[in-house]
Amino acid sequence: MFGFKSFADKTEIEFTNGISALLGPNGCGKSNVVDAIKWVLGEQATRSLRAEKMEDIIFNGTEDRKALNVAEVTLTLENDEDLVQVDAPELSVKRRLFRSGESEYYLNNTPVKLKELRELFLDTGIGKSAYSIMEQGKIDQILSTKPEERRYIFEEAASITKYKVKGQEAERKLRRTDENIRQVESILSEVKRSYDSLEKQAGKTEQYHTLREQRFELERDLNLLKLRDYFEKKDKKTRNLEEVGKERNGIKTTIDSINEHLEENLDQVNTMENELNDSNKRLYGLTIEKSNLSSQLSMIHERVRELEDKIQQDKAQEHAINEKKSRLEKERDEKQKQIQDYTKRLTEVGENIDDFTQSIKTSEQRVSANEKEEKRLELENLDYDVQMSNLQQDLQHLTDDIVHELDEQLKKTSENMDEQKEARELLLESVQQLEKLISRQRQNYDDLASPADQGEAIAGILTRGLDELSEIHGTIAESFQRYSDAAPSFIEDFLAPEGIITRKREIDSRLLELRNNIENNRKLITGLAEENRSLQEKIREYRGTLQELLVNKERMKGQKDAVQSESDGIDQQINELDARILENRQKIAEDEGRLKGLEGRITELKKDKDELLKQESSLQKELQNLEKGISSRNKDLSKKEKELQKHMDQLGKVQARHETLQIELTEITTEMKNLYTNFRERYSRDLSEFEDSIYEIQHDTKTIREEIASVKDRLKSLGSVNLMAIEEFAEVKERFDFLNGQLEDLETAKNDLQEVTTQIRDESARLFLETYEQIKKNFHSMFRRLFGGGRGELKLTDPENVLESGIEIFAQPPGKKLENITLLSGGERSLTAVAMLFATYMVKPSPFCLLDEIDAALDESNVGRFINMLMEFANTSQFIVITHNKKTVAGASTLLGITMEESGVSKAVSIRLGTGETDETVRGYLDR
Ligand SMILES: Nc1ncnc2c1ncn2[C@@H]1O[C@H](COP(=O)(O)OP(=O)(O)OP(=O)(O)O)[C@@H](O)[C@H]1O
Repeated sequence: MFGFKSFADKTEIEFTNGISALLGPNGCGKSNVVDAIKWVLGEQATRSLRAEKMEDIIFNGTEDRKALNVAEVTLTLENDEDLVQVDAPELSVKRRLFRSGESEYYLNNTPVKLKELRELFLDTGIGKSAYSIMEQGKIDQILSTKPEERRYIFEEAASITKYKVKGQEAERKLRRTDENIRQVESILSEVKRSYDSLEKQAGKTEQYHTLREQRFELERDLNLLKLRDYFEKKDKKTRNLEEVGKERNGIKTTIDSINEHLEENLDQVNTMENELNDSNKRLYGLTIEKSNLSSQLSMIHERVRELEDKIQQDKAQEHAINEKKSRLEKERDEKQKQIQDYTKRLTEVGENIDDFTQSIKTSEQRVSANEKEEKRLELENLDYDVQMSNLQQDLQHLTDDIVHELDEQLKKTSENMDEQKEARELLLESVQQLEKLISRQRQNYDDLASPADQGEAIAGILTRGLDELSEIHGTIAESFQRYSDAAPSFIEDFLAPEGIITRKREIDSRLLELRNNIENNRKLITGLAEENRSLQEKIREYRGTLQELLVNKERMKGQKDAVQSESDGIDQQINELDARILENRQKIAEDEGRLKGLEGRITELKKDKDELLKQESSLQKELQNLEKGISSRNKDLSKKEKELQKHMDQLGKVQARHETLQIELTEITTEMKNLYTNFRERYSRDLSEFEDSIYEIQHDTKTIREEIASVKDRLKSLGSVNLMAIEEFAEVKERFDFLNGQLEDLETAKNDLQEVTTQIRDESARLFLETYEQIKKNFHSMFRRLFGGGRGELKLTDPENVLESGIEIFAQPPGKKLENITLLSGGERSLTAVAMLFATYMVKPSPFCLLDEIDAALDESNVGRFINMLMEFANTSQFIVITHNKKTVAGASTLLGITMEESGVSKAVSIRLGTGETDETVRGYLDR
């Protein structure tokens, strides 16, 4: 197994002979082994495999393992006793299923179909529905309330499953054959209808074809008779034509000889006539040339006259022109004088204009200079205004400052008065002290007798006096400082050159100066404006005069130009007259040249004319000679022509006869051709095919026509004919014959099948009865052995109809009434089923048998009996028992443990019983 249900890994289990017990805890995968065997043998019912859909049998993973995509089970069986009819010692059946749904079966590694596999195991006791696999569910099936459902065990044991399958197949075939026969019969009856109708139509069509053939032959003969007629006519005409041809050739020969003679003479006459023609042409040419010369001469004379007239006219014209020219020259001189006058006047006016223009320009320059000066003065005044307003502002500030300073100084001065007073008093006091000191010092000095004797005392007095003096001096200096500090000095400050009052005075004088400036400027501006006004007035006047002068000048210019253009016009006319005089003179010279040329030409032409006159007289002589020769030859020719005409008339008649005959022959040929063509078109055959029999036709045209009419009547009386009827009938007939053949084959097959079915049924019934009787006997004894007494009975529900009859089981455990199995206990039911199983085994043991927990419901003593029985059969069959019962396990020769060491994944462990050690292992295992 690989990937089958919980057997994720590849697992191989070898079942030894005798009884093998499959052990293991709940859910470890024991029943999966049974499922695997059922599955590999072709089980299709997912319910029976305990799955919802077939895919569920593939290992679908655990917490630690991924699901697999394929499940595979191989069952290997010995084939020693020719279990199945395969020439091999071993039989290996393999089934594989992919998650995608693909399924494969192999027999000894060769792909096989499921049907082949099933057929192989029929009647071997192995198979999905046989008795080799006994599960709890199967027991229920054996003991089911429906007696018909148990039949399969008996049939398998009686080896009639195969027959049954064959019988079923034969019956299926029979039903199919019946169905086919019915279908063929219905088609046949339909085909028969068209068969009959087409058969009739085909007869009529054949008759139609015969008549058409007859008509064709008659019409063909009619055509052949016509053809014969044409052939005869054609021969006759051909002969006539030959004769007329000969006659025509004779006449033609005579005509040819006359023609030859005529041609010779005619050639001579022609040559002479040609010569005559040439001479005539030349003469004619000379006449034309002569007349040309005459007309040329008269034309030249005419031209000479014309030229002489023209020269005369031109000369007269020149004289007139010269007169007109001298008139014009006079007129032009007058105009020139006028022009000079105008030029002089124009120069004077121009000078006036220049003077005025200059005056206007000078005045304008002066006006603009004045305006500029006005502007400058105004700007200067503006600047003065600005300066004034700034100074007035400064003056305002200064006045404010003076008032403020004065306030301050006055305030300070009042404070200093006390200080001053104090300082003056101190000063007075010091002065008084000084006065005192001076008087004391004077006293001291007066008091001294001799200053030389009292030097030291004087020095002392002097020193002391000096000290007092310096002390008083310090006091006076200090007092004076205090006094002078307290004295008001701001007036001086105000009046100092950099003082505030000085500055005010400066501003005032500056303001006055500015005002004067502005006033002066204003006066100047007024003067300038006044001057400009008088200048403008003058300019206006100048301009008026200038305008007039300009107009005058223009008018004068116009007049001068007019006179000039008149004078130019006269010049132009004089020039033109000069040109005309020149042109006239040229013309006269040219005409005179031409006149000379023409006179030369007249001399030449007169010479040519004389030459022509000479040629003309010699040609006229030549012509007279030729005309004489021609008239003598022409007389001979007309005689011969008359002779020729006679023969030509004869030839015409013979030729006409010849042509008529040819036309007649062509007509006959055309008609024959038409006859062939019409025949081909009408009958699609060639009339020439039948020409060989043209002289074998016995009947005349009239008889043939009558026969054709009668055939036509008969064709008409046939009415409408299905032309395809013969082919259609052949087709239908083929189909009809084929279907008839098939029907016969089907009926033979049906008979054969019926016979086979009867044989199978008979044979099956015989075999079934035989086996049934044996199993019935065995069941009774097995029942007694398993139950330790009692009675077990089997009964056919319909003994008359053995092959459909159900089988009823009656069981009477020891000491109980014979009763229907539905009333038995679970254990009793298991035992009864086991009895049935063994009863069957006695008749036909299957090579192996799987028993899945069928001992579950049995008590200790019954398990014992069950085991004993199993051991008995273990010689003939291999038993694999799934059980939880220790007694059953003890009866087995091999123990097969299924574990789930890895959760969710089953694993097989095999333990063969025999040595004590192994027993220990088993015991340990069982204890676990
Ligand atoms: N497709 C599958 N993939 C993996 N595990 C599966 C699959 N199908 C069934 N199983 C597992 O197989 C186990 C059932 O095994 P089985 O019925 O053979 O047990 P058992 O040994 O006969 O148990 P018990 O003694 O109870 O009858 C369940 O645990 C189930 O999950």
